[in-house]
Amino acid sequence: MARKALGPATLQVVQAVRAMAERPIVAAVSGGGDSLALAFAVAEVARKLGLDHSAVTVDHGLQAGSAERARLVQDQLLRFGYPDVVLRRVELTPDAGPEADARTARYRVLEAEAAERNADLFLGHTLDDQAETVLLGLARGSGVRSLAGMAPRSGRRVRPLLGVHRATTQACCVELGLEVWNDPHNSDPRFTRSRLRQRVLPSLENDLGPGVAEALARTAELARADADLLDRLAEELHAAATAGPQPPNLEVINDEVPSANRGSRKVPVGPALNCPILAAAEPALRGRVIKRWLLDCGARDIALQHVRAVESLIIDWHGQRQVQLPGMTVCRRAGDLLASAAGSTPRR
Ligand SMILES: Nc1ncnc2c1ncn2[C@@H]1O[C@H](COP(=O)(O)OP(=O)(O)OP(=O)(O)O)[C@@H](O)[C@H]1O
Repeated sequence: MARKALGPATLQVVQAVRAMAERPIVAAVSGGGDSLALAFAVAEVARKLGLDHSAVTVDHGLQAGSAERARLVQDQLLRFGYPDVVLRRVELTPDAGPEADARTARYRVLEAEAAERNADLFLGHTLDDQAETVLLGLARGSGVRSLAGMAPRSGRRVRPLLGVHRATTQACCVELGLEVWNDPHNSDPRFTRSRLRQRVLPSLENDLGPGVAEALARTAELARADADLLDRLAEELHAAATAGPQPPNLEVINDEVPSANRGSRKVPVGPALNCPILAAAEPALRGRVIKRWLLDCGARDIALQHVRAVESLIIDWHGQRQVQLPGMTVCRRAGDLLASAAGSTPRR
């Protein structure tokens, strides 16, 4: 690509990438405007800093012409001066739920490429993606961690554009004359995120005034710091609450099977929790410890009501029976200890 002065939007993207470029970089490029702008900036910055860099495009073969599109992306990347552009075809079985499975398969391939090169994996999520993620978390009602959105850096994954608007990456592509692919999923109203993008956020901006996306992205930043602190404190509380002596095996009764088939038996217990220590702790930390403990004990699909039910054995115990949880896990109080066990197999 001929060297010429960069436009203002391109400069902004380059600066954002520069701020997070520390070691070899693998850019994940779908061919959409965000990741093409990212890819250009990565090439610019890596050249200046002398960092190894490469790009990976994953073709899921989900849409007609996807292979041709992937090659078009590859051509543009080679013009940016990438020494190495990897095209990966990741076939999905036709009956696999397309989006979620494509995403899991994609991250596996992208992470593996980055690991092989001992590189950071740069992703093109923007400030608007972050705002959408926070709103989705809020609507799910699952607490401060889900309001924390995506981290700018987590493991190998680096998201340098979380402070950059999508409008800027789009303007960057226009400045550079790039051929952008518009993913039809992004405007398909069957997907929640697309409805949020097309209708909810614009309507919020319209009704509440401009700056809602920035405010949501700021919420993510603040919530992440809070969530990190709470997780750290909960980790310490968990260590203290599981440090004591462990109880003998626990007699559990499986409430999930009809009483005629129901039996009870002694089964191995997970680490027990010390109730007085947890009762004296802050509720925010206690809830986190209980949730983590339940997951460690094999429970699945834990909701707030399950955490509350277990919590009542700690702070409001008056001899209740055990609590039964999803994943056949059972919790029971024995003196000062709260023990849990995988649910018993019913006797026939
Ligand atoms: N097919 C692909 N090949 C390579 N990279 C991709 C591909 N699709 C997405 N990416 C990378 O992931 C970033 C986010 O894209 P998108 O929001 O569509 O994906 P996602 O995987 O659903 O991410 P998330 O759910 O974390 O928001 C893109 O900017 C790009 O860096």
